[in-house]
Amino acid sequence: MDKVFVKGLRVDAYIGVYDWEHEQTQPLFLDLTMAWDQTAAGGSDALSDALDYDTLSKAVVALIQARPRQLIETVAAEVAQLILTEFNVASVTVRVEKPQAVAAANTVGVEITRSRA
Ligand SMILES: Nc1nc2c(c(=O)[nH]1)N=C([C@H](O)[C@@H](O)CO)CN2
Repeated sequence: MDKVFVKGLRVDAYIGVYDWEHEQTQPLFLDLTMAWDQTAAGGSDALSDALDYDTLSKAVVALIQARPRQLIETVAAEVAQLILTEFNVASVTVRVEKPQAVAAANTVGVEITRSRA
């Protein structure tokens, strides 16, 4: 299956379980990979046939910044659900990295793959 992807999408968010994390934003970095048949867009050269990664990225940022969350698992699950339902995508992989979470690590994170029922 063809894919559309967004890599390293930065979202400054209130995210975490500890009190200090509720008082300041931290950066999250998202990689999004969507199954999307490119046949129509590749033939028509029309954005209306493509999965618009710009609109999708803005919707993901707005969702994450709409309210604080404790776990990056929740972010991943809600982002996957948004992409499946609002963008007519059959399958999506969402990776969420929280690089400031563990001082001794370059980054930590979660990755999930979800498909429309
Ligand atoms: N699996 C997870 N473990 C932890 C999370 C998380 O979101 N998922 N969050 C924290 C804290 O918020 C941490 O990031 C603060 O440094 C701890 N473990």
